[in-house]
Amino acid sequence: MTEFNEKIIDGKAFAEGLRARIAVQAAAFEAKAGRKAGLAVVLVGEDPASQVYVASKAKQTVECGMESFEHKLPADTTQETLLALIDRLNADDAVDGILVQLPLPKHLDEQTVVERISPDKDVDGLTPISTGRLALGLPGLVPCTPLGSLMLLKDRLGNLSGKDAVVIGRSILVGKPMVQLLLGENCTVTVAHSRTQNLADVVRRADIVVAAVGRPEMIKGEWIKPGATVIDVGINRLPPEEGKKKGRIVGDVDYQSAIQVAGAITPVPGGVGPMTIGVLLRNALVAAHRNAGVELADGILD
Ligand SMILES: NC(=O)C1=CN([C@@H]2O[C@H](COP(=O)(O)OP(=O)(O)OC[C@H]3O[C@@H](n4cnc5c(N)ncnc54)[C@H](OP(=O)(O)O)[C@@H]3O)[C@@H](O)[C@H]2O)C=CC1
Ligand SMILES: Nc1nc(=O)c2c([nH]1)NC[C@@H]1CN(c3ccc(C(=O)N[C@@H](CCC(=O)O)C(=O)O)cc3)C=[N+]21
Repeated sequence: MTEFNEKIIDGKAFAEGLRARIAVQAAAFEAKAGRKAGLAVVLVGEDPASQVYVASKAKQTVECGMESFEHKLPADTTQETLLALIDRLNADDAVDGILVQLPLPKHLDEQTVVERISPDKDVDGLTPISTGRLALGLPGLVPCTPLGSLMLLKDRLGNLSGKDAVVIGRSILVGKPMVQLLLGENCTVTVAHSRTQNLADVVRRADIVVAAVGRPEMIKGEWIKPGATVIDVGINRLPPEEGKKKGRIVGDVDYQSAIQVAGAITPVPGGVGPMTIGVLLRNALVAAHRNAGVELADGILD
């Protein structure tokens, strides 16, 4: 058991609350639309971490009163077969959201596959239409991990206007959309990446640090400005210790040193990860309302 510490941002608890609100709206949707909202998840290959992630998504989808469609395809699936599946899901009225688990096996072209998803069903917010709308500041489906991270930040800090934020990582899935969301909240945003020089100095300026690097415990406590809020997106599995089958999961931030200086920090596990799934269900339900022409009160799932 982790000890209670007011510095810890409990993403798991926040996500439970979000899912409870989703369940209420999902039931209301079913009553109005005469069908459940539906989420399809496509997994190509047997990456064990992804399999766990897909299984917990399916379970939580059903618990929230939505329908889950799982499509597990072998690692040697051709591009043609995968695109044909996406076409079928695009045309299926029972499916409101489509998530293709990334990364795909090397022989598949990720960009082409993602672009094939109907923007109306793009619950991951990865199509050019969704990314374009986000960049333009227009409403649309926003990638789950950055939106979940923003929800935690606003819950903890309130208004983010004028704060110095540093995002470490510039991926399409996490870093770039996170930058857009923080800009939308009027933060002063710095983006760091693998070519950034003096990363420690860049991080030290920030009131808000979002780490999405994929390097276990890389961001050290002594890099962090005292009192800063730290969002650790990283999910890294360490090699197993002696006699253990599986290694521990750690973030991109060195939690033990960072919690000494930070004002608030998300743990791994139990921080951003559960929020990603919560927002995925939220996005699926938002898409369902739009696809079925059923109204959803503004802000009710934020
Ligand atoms: N909690 C959750 O729900 C989720 C967690 N994740 C986790 O978040 C992490 C990041 O994921 P993702 O964005 O997809 O990863 P990517 O590998 O796509 O991107 C990593 C980014 O980090 C940058 N980077 C790599 N090394 C360094 C370094 N030494 N110093 C500074 N920047 C560096 C890269 O820079 P460059 O662009 O120059 O290569 C790149 O922009 C992973 O641990 C992943 O497992 C991901 C999705 C959801
Ligand atoms: N198209 C696409 N969209 C994604 O959003 C996406 C993806 N592909 N590929 C892989 C990454 C990774 N990811 C996670 C989501 C939740 C947890 C999660 O719930 N983690 C829990 C449990 C961790 C554990 O102990 O296994 C936690 O952090 O507490 C983890 C990882 C989404 N991703």
